[in-house]
Amino acid sequence: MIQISQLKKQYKEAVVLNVESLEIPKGECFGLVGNNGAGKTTLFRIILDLVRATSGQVKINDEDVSKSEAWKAKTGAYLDEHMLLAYLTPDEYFETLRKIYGLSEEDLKQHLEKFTELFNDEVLGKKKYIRDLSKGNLKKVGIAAALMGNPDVVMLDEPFENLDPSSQIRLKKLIIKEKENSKVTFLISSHDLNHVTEICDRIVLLEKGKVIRDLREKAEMMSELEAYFTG
Ligand SMILES: Nc1ncnc2c1ncn2[C@@H]1O[C@H](COP(=O)(O)OP(=O)(O)OP(=O)(O)O)[C@@H](O)[C@H]1O
Repeated sequence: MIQISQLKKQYKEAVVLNVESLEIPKGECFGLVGNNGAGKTTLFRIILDLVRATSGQVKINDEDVSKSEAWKAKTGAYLDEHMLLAYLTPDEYFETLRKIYGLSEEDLKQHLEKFTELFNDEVLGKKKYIRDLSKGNLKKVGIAAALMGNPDVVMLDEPFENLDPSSQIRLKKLIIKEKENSKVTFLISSHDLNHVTEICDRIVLLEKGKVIRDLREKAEMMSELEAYFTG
């Protein structure tokens, strides 16, 4: 599904990402962890062709993301609030996306119903602009938008950050359900080791731009990560 090879990103002398090879198969829930500045967001931004790599390539479904457009229709992402249209209400924003994705009103209704618990009656029908939402509610809008249009791949940068504990639990349930029902390939970066190990099938640990662990065994994930982060 996603193939990363010889990927390097350099700002002047500083190499901030250096990933030799990484394969993310279809349907995998791929977790990305690492300390501040490890390169998680840079990797996500390169995968989405928001930042150009210094060298190397990323392929989604065998297409180089920097050379083709087809992957975009099947890729959803929420990295930060710059991806939203702040001058719209959430309802207007979802309606705009509905038209872009060519979904019916019923499709949109069904999609948003999945988020009823997570939205907790604070997002839809409030006539409040996105720019005025709390950080947690902004994140909920972004995540719901990223999952619209039946994407094959969904990338979420720190999805649990700014969510209250109930919302974190609801989001976990939602991701697990979506993964099971739709076979979405999730790429999730997080500083929350508990959440990310609970929902992900695999955790990659970045340090100074390099992959230093690639953990696939649920039993060893938490202990390996705890040892690394406390050490
Ligand atoms: N435009 C830029 N110019 C120079 N350096 C940059 C630029 N963008 C990112 N960097 C550097 O690249 C490195 C990786 O940053 P990145 O944001 O990818 O890390 P991160 O793992 O997402 O960190 P965090 O956990 O703090 O969000 C950092 O040292 C950062 O300062």
